[in-house]
Amino acid sequence: MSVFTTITPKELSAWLKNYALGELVELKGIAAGITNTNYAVTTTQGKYVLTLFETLQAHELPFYVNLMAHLAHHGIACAAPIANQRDEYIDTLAGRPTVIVGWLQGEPVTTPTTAQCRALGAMLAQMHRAGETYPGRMANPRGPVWWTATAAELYGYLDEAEAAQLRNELALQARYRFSHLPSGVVHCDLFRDNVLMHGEQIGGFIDFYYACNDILIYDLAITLNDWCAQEGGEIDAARAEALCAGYQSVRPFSQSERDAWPVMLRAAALRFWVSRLWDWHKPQAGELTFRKDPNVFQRILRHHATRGDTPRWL
Ligand SMILES: Nc1ncnc2c1ncn2[C@@H]1O[C@H](COP(=O)(O)OP(=O)(O)O)[C@@H](O)[C@H]1O
Ligand SMILES: N[C@@H](CCOP(=O)(O)O)C(=O)O
Repeated sequence: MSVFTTITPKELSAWLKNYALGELVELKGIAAGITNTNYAVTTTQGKYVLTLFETLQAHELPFYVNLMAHLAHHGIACAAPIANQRDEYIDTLAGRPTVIVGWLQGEPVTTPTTAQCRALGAMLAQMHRAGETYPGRMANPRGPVWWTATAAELYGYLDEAEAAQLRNELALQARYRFSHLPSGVVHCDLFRDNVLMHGEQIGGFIDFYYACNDILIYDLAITLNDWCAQEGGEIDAARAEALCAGYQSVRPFSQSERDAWPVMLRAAALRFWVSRLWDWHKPQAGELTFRKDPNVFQRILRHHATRGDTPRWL
């Protein structure tokens, strides 16, 4: 359940006077999500999502919130923040930094179709294009420095085979430098639960709180590993081809990107294998029920490793 901070209709009605959104009609907690408190808010003017941030502080939010506003302004399907009467996107409610965004149509899908993958690829590439004019900068907090340091603390919890695989993947990544590849603003967590699908259309991207500046095709690799993987870690070729074709219909890969692609798919899987191993073996207090299975990414990595260096699905 994801209402950690309770808001009453009376409190919200008073707070909404800071906005030009009409009068409150309905306030409903949203059960999905694991980090923040989310409410569906209906007013006499429309429907919105109210997010009260439970861990991020107000001073940490501008990069993400301004990015969402920038992308929405450029036609990208994503949650668009709404400014208050002081022309600020970030306000305070119940002592929490709070943002209200427009309601997006659609729901996350579990088993995407190829048409949905194609639409997703195209929207992701459009997002990368639109990000070119975004002035904010954010280093990736989950990059190679992080995964190397985190892995070092995990070996004691792993069996021999896992430890050997992890060492091998880290050594592989350490042999490559990707600073020559096109980089820009990336979502970096575009899993199925962070995309609302409205039939075959993208309802919108949500949850931009891992967004940062990094290599563009790394973002596509993260997306592919979640949207196209099957139970055993094999990648569904039809979905992967559709995703990559959609992406390349807007932003074709350069030769350097094609060359880097197989290793990038492994980097993207490694990042989430390490974060899930960490959450599994060293959960924070209160997070026990939200642990996600790290083995999914171990299997995906194994699958990529057996497929060698040929660029696939492009
Ligand atoms: N702009 C939006 N429009 C419609 N539904 C949304 C929107 N933003 C979030 N949601 C709903 O709220 C849920 C939780 O949002 P999410 O950002 O994943 O929360 P958390 O930050 O807690 O992980 C989503 O699964 C989705 O159903
Ligand atoms: N999509 C990731 C989880 C990243 O978000 P977090 O807030 O749960 O750390 C995954 O599925 O591992």
